Amino acid sequence: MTSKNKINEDLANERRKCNFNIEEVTYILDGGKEKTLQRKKIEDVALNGGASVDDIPEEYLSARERYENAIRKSCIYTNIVKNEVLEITGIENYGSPVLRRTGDAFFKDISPFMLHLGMFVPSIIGQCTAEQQATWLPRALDMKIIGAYAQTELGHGTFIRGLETTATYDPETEEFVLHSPTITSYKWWAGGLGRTANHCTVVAQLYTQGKCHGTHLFIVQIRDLETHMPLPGVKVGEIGPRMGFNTADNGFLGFNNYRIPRMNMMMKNAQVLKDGTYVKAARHGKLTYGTMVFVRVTLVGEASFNLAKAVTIAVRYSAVRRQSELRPGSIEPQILDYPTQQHKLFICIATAHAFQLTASWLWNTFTAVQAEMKKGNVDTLPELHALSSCLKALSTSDATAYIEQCRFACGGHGYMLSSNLPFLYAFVVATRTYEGDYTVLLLQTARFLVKAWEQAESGKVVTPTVAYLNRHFTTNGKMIWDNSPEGIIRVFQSVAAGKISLCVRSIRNRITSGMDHEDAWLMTTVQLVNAAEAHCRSVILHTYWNEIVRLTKHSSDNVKTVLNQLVMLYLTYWALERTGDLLRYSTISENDIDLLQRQYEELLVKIRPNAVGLVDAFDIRDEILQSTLGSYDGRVYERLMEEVQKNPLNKEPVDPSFHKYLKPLMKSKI
Ligand SMILES: CCCCCCCC/C=C\CCCCCCCCCCCCC/C=C/C(=O)SCCNC(=O)CCNC(=O)[C@H](O)C(C)(C)COP(=O)(O)OP(=O)(O)OC[C@H]1O[C@@H](n2cnc3c(N)ncnc32)[C@H](O)[C@@H]1OP(=O)(O)O
Ligand SMILES: Cc1cc2nc3c(=O)[nH]c(=O)nc-3n(C[C@H](O)[C@H](O)[C@H](O)COP(=O)(O)OP(=O)(O)OC[C@H]3O[C@@H](n4cnc5c(N)ncnc54)[C@H](O)[C@@H]3O)c2cc1C
Repeated sequence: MTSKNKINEDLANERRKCNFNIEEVTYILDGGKEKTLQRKKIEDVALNGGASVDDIPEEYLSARERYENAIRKSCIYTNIVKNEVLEITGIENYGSPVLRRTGDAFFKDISPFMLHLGMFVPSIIGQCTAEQQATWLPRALDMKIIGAYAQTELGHGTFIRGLETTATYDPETEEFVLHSPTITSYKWWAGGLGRTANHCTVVAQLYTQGKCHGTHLFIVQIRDLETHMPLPGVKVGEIGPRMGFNTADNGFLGFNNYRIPRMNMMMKNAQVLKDGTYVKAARHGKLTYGTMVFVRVTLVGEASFNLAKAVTIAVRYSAVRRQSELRPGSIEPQILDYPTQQHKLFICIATAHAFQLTASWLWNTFTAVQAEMKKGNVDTLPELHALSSCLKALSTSDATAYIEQCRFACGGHGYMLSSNLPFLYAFVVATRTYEGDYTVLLLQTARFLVKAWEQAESGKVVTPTVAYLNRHFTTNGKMIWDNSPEGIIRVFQSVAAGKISLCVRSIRNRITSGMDHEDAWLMTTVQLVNAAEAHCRSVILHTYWNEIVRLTKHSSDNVKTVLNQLVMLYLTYWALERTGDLLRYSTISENDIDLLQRQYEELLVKIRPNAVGLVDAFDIRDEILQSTLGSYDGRVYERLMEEVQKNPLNKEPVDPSFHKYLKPLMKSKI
């Protein structure tokens, strides 16, 4: 519980109805009791001072005030983390998602330090040699230098090979010369770059001994550490107002023959020797893309967390809000009692669980692949790239859609910035684009799937996440429909296999009829995106189900029941969403679909009494939710009224514009 206020009676009733142990579910979602306790300890220390409270809500501030306020709060939070939190938890918790999430109590939008912590520091860890790390990492961790990640340019974001910034090695001075040869080569978008960062990771085309070796990463100082003035040869600034991310000072950056020392090239995967000789670590061509893979992996958890916030707000509000009447003269029902409202919201709870458990599983896969790569084995990297690409794409896309659904579920009040739902939406919708656009990433996964299909076709055993392709070649006809969780998952895997198979057939047919491979691929990309989406859906369904079975083995009966109801809701929801595919690739009948629909509606009824308990189990503190509609105590109307008092427009009874404009207009004659 995070509020000392009297609890709204409807919410209190909901909590009395809840029949499972909420803490047990929190432990499962956090990854164990120890982790929950650690998280709570961090939150207690970091939020003790109530530093999040702004006298004037940040949405009323001008662009400059907002930025300054965000820097002020970032410094407060950084000091708390440095001096208090890490003292208790140890430096190894520096990059923990708990710290990132606790930070949300300080910002409705985003901290200008986010990219320093989310990409600059990870790029040093992932792309620098041990010697380089010793130079840069302590300073970056201690915030002695503040960095950004400047990869995207005005002209290119997706196509990294098309970036135009050049880094040309000069053996005479043992320096790289950074240059922006065109307008389109200007770096564009990097968070924290515009006003905050004094350093950044720059991705540039490396030239040495007259030859281009493709994109590489460099650490570049862009501002003086004392005066914060841009250094000579550097042009830097803020790109302007955006849909969200308005406190992240996304920036532009150009170089005019700007020199940096040779050792500022991040040299873990390739080196330029003093004489200019290029030496490539011959392991995998795409290791310089590693920071993006890391962030894609973390974004699945981000999608879950932000959706959990949105649905916590929407479910609590729906328990407090009463509207309409079911029968003439009867008491107005809580809107949560409408099955259509449950249909909007319970899938959001289930999806947040699905993504959280998938995120943990993906993180474990990521660390296992990292460990293999340390030993020199890069064989598992393509599968990780395919998985992280499609899971990033789908989780951010679904989270975006469901956060908007949560906002719709809150009616007019959901449109208020003070509900926090518009901020959440604006923040999460960007995740569908950045770190790899949705379509582009699914097409990366599709490349992997087509290759896996060809391997399975030739009788080779393929990796576990596509093992269903081996089954595809040993079974004849449509998959037998079976309403069990395992049965539904098998059918979804058959849908994926069928769609990949169709893609392969289309590509081959097009090639047979005279197209070259590139055009045949291009013409098939609509289907390929669809196939990759189906594959990813099957991975999420499979992982969610497996993890729930594994994690609830020793749970109490009621926890087992409610978590099973949620995972069944998820499976049934997606089966109903995809009836066209199921009819095409399985033996499902119309009668089976009717049964599924009934099963889905019965699940809504079963989950209803535990809905508030389920969102309480996300255990997101009021300070982090920052919502007038979603607080633990349910004082929705009181909070909306309190917010009105903070509105600067209400400071004076008559606005000066009345005398300046309105009155003259009213007095003027037609
Ligand atoms: C003490 C102080 C304390 C402070 C306290 C504060 C507390 C805070 C605490 C903690 C903080 C923690 C922070 C956590 C943060 C979590 C949130 C993070 C938010 C971050 C916000 C990010 C904002 C946005 C950033 C960005 O967007 S950066 C730019 C990203 N850009 C992209 O993603 C570009 C997308 N494009 C591509 O990835 C590629 O160009 C491509 C589309 C993949 C194509 O590349 P190309 O080279 O052309 O390859 P292809 O020819 O298509 O393929 C060739 C081949 O390569 C394979 N491939 C491709 N990519 C990869 C890869 N990455 N890995 C492996 N393999 C790859 C591909 O599959 C092909 O293989 P085959 O030939 O075999 O098929
Ligand atoms: C809020 C925000 C923060 C960001 N922060 C950073 C940052 O810190 N550092 C940084 O370097 N960058 C950052 N970016 C940039 C981001 O990484 C790029 O915007 C993103 O990778 C998409 O690239 P693009 O803008 O070039 O889109 P484009 O590639 O131009 O995409 C436009 C459209 O074309 C389609 N398309 C493009 N290529 C293909 C293809 N091959 N096949 C099919 N369709 C295609 C896309 O699907 C999309 O529909 C940020 C962006 C945003 C919005």
